[in-house]
Amino acid sequence: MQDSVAVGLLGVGVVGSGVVNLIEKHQEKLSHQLGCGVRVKSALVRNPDKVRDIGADMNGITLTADADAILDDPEIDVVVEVMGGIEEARESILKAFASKKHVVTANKDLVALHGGELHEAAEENNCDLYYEASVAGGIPILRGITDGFASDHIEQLLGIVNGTTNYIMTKMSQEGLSYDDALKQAQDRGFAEADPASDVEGLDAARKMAILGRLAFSTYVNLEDVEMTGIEEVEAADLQYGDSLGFTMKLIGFADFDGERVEVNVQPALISKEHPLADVKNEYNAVYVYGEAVGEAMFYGAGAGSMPTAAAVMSDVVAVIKNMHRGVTGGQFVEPRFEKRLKTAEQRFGEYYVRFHATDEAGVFSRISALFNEGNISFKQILQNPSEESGIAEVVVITHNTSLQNMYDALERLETLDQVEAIKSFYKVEGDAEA
Ligand SMILES: NC(=O)C1=CN([C@@H]2O[C@H](COP(=O)(O)OP(=O)(O)OC[C@H]3O[C@@H](n4cnc5c(N)ncnc54)[C@H](OP(=O)(O)O)[C@@H]3O)[C@@H](O)[C@H]2O)C=CC1
Ligand SMILES: N[C@@H](CC=O)C(=O)O
Repeated sequence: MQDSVAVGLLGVGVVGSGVVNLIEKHQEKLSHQLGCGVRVKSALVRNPDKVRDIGADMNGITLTADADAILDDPEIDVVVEVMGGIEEARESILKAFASKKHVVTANKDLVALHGGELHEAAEENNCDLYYEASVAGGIPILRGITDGFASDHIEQLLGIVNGTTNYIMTKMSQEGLSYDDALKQAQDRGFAEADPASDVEGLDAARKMAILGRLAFSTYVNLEDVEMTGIEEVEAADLQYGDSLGFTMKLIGFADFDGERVEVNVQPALISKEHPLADVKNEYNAVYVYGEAVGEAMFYGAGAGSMPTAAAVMSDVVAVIKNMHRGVTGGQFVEPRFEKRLKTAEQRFGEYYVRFHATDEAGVFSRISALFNEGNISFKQILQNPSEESGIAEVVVITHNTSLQNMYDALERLETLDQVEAIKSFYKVEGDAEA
C-alpha cells in the first residue's frame, strides 16, 4: 500500500481551498481510516503567481496553469475537478480517465449535461467517478439516495437545492433587504456561481434536480427535461399574500415518478409554513424524500460555501481511495432501468395560487368561481382586497388539487372575462397551510 495517495486539484478557489484545508486538518483521521495519507501534489489555476491563502508554504502544493502537468503526472491517482465551467472541465476529466485516474467533481453543470458520457468513459477505463458535492453542497444526498434508499422506491423529491436564491429570498422577506443587496451578500460569501444568472434563473437548481431525478428514479433525466422558472419575477405582493395565507415562497425543485412517468421542474412555489421545508433559511438546502418504505425523510444542511462543499468532495475522495485499496471501481451511477417518459400537463397535479385584478362589482366573483368550476376547480382559500379608489379588487385564490392542464384552461377562460383586468401571478402550492 502507498504511504500516501497523491491528489491533483483542478482549481483551488472557494471549494478547492476548502479541500486543501480539510486534508491538512484531518490528515491523522484520514490516515487512520484509509491506512495511508492523502496529499495534494499540484493544483491547476489560471494565475499561479496570485498570492493565495492555502496554508503554510502553500502546503507544498505546486501551482500550475497547465492541466497536463496534473493529468499526465503518473504519481497522481485522483483528480479533483473544482474549476467549474463545462468544456475545459469535460476535456480534462476525459483525459484523466484516459490516463487511468479516478475523478471527483463538484461540477453540476457538467454532470447534468454530460453525466452519461463521463460515466461511460469512467467505466471503459475502470475508473471511479463521484460527484456528491454537485447537489446540495455539504449534504450527503446522493449517497442517501443511492445507498440509503437502495431497496426503497422513491416516489417524490421536493428540494431547496440552490443556496443563493434561498439566501436572497430569506433576506428579502425577513430582513427587508433589496434583491440587489441580498445577491451581493450571497456573492461575497462565495455561494453564488461565477455568473449568478444561473442561480437566479433556476438553471443551477435545474441541473441539480436532473442529477437527483436520474439517481432517484433510475431513468435518464436530461437537463432539457427540467422545466424551470427563476426568482426574478417574484413580487413582494405574493410574498405578503402568501404569508397572510400561511405560506412561504421558496424556489422548489420538484421530481415525481409514478412508476411510469416522470416530472422534474424548478419553480418558485408557496410552501405551507407547517412544512419542514418552510424553515430552511439563508444558504441552507434541504431535500424532502417521499419513499414507499421510509415514508417521509428530510436531508438538511449547508448547500454551498467552501468548507461544507469541500467536506462532500472529501467524502468522495475517501470512497475512491477505499475502492483503490479493495481493487474495485464504483461511483455514483445507477444504470437506467426505466425508459424515460415525461408527464404531460394533464398528468401533473397540484394545488395552485392565482392573483388577479378584477372590477369590484356585484356578481363578478360568482362568475369567476363558476368559470373555475367549469373545469372542476374549487377554491380552498380566497382573499379579496378591494380598492375604493380604483374600483379594482386584488383577488387571491388557492385551489384544491387539480391538473395543471385544468389550471391552464381556467386561466385562459379567466383572461377572456371583461371584468378581469390582469392575471398577476400563478404559483404551485405545496402542503396544507394552517386554517
Ligand atoms: N462555491 C460553492 O459553494 C459551490 C461550488 N460548487 C461547484 O464547485 C466548482 C468550483 O466552484 P468554486 O470553488 O466556487 O469556484 P471558484 O471560481 O472559486 O474557483 C475556481 C478555481 O478554478 C481555477 N480555474 C477556473 N477555470 C480555470 C481554467 N480555465 N484554467 C485554470 N484554472 C481555472 C481558478 O483559478 P484562479 O484562482 O487562478 O482564478 C480557481 O482556482 C464549480 O463547478 C461550482 O459549481 C458546488 C457546490 C458549492
Ligand atoms: N451557486 C450554488 C452553489 C452550490 O451549488 C448555490 O447557490 O447553491
